[in-house]
Amino acid sequence: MAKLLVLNGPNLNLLGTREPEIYGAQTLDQIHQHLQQFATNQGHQCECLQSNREYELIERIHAAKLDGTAFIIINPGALTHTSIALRDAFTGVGIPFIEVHISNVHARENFRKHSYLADVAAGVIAGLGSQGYELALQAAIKQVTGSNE
Ligand SMILES: O=C1C[C@@](O)(C(=O)O)C[C@@H](O)[C@@H]1O
Repeated sequence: MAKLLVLNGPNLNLLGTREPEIYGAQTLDQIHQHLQQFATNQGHQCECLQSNREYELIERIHAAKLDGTAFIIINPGALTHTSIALRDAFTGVGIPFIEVHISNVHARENFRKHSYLADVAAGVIAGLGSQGYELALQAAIKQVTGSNE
């Protein structure tokens, strides 16, 4: 059994009502429930956390080093484009992670094209809607266990 962690950053608690033409109609609760079911079905544990506070995400990443988390999936929201501190948290703990974006950040405003995390991530998924989280989880399970059943 692998311990997996899904983190969502600022404003992603608004999914479902936030610019649905860009971010879709699914709520974050629905996405989290689906991911937890997906992980459980394969015998793994998946914790999901959303926070609008940068420090809370950083503290959870630090704690992940101590609680045996094998892999992190993160949609950092706008912190993607601003947060050296989040990048340093990941390089500090050395836990592999995948960066997920619901929208195709490369087809939007210029300021969304740069990520402070992408070059230290195991991979990046953008533009595939909420399915991106599931694909990331599938890849994480494969990397951690060597199988995706
Ligand atoms: O909050 C978000 C959501 C986002 O990370 C996405 O999932 O497409 C893209 C970011 O640019 C934006 O600030």
